[in-house]
Amino acid sequence: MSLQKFHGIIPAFYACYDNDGNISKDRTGQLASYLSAKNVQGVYVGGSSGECIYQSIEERKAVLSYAAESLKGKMTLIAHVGAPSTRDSIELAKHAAELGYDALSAIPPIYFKLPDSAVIRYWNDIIDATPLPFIIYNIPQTTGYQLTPAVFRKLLASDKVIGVKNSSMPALDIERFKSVGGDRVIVFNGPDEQFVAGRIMGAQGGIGGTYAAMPELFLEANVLLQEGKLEEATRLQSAINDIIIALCSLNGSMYAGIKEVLRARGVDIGGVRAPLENLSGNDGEKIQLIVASINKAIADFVR
Ligand SMILES: CC(=O)N[C@H](C=O)[C@@H](O)[C@H](O)[C@H](O)CO
Ligand SMILES: CC(=O)C(=O)O
Repeated sequence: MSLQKFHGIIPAFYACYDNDGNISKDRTGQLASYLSAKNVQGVYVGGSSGECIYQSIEERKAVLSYAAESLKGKMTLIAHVGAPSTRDSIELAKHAAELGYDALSAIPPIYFKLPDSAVIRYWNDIIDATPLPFIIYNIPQTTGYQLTPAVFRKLLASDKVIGVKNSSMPALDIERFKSVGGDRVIVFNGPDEQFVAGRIMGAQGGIGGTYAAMPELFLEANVLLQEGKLEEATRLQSAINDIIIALCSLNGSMYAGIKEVLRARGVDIGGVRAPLENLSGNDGEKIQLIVASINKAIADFVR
C-alpha cells in the first residue's frame, strides 16, 4: 500500500461547539472549509485536540460524520477511535470505516495501568474490527503508557498497522520506530515544538495539535525540509515555538487559546468543554500578541 497520502501536514481537528457547548455541525463544517482552503494533507479527527475524552460516543460519532461529510475526497481522513473500553472503540472504528475514513488510530487504554498483553490485545481488537489501516498513537505524557520498539514490532504482525503517531518528546523514539518498521511504516511527528527534529529523525509527516492555528507555518517548514534548507527550517521552528509557548502560558487551556486565535482568523468554533478552562484575566491581550506573532511569522517565512 502506498503511504504517500499520509505524508505531510495533518492538523488535529478541534472540537467545534455551538454557544451552548453542544457539538455543532455548522461550525465543524466551517473548520473543515478553513483547513481545506489551506491545502493541508489531511486531518486527524477526534483525538486529544478534538477533546474526545470529554465527549460521549454518540457525540464522537457525530463529529466523525460531520467532518467526513465536509472533507471526504478532499484530503486524507484519519479517525481517532480510542476510548476507555474496547467495545466503544470498536463501535467508533466501525462507524469511521462506514464513513470512508482512510485510516484509524487509537491511544492505548487509559485509567487502569494494564500490562502490555492487554494493551496489545486492545489495539488488535480494534484493528481486527475493520479493514482499515491503523496508526498506533503513542502519547505517554497523557496516557502513562510508553510504546516500546518491542511492542511496536509485535503490533506489526498485522499488515494493517501502517505506522505510529509519536508524541513522546525524544526524537529518538521516532528513529527507533522507523528502524523497527522500515519502509512499510510511516512515523508521524507528535510534538509540534520539534517538528523539524522529528522529520530529520525519520518522520515523514506530522499530526499536530497546533497546526490548524497556523497551518501556513508548518506547511512552509515541511517544504523547507524537502528542499534541504535546514537552517531556515530551524529558524521557522523557533518562531513557531515562541507562539506555542505563549499559547501554553494562558490562564485558559491551550485549546481555548487556539480557538480564540481561530476566531481572530475568521473561524468561530466555540469554546472548550469543562474541565478544560476557557480564557480569563488578561488572556485576551495575550491572544492579540499571539495573532500578531503568527501574522509576522507568515510574512517573514512563507514564500
Ligand atoms: C501532548 C499533546 O497533546 N501532544 C500533541 C500531539 O502530539 C501536540 O501536537 C501538542 O498539542 C503540541 O505539540 C503543543 O504542545
Ligand atoms: C495531535 C493531537 O493533538 C490529537 O491527538 O488530537
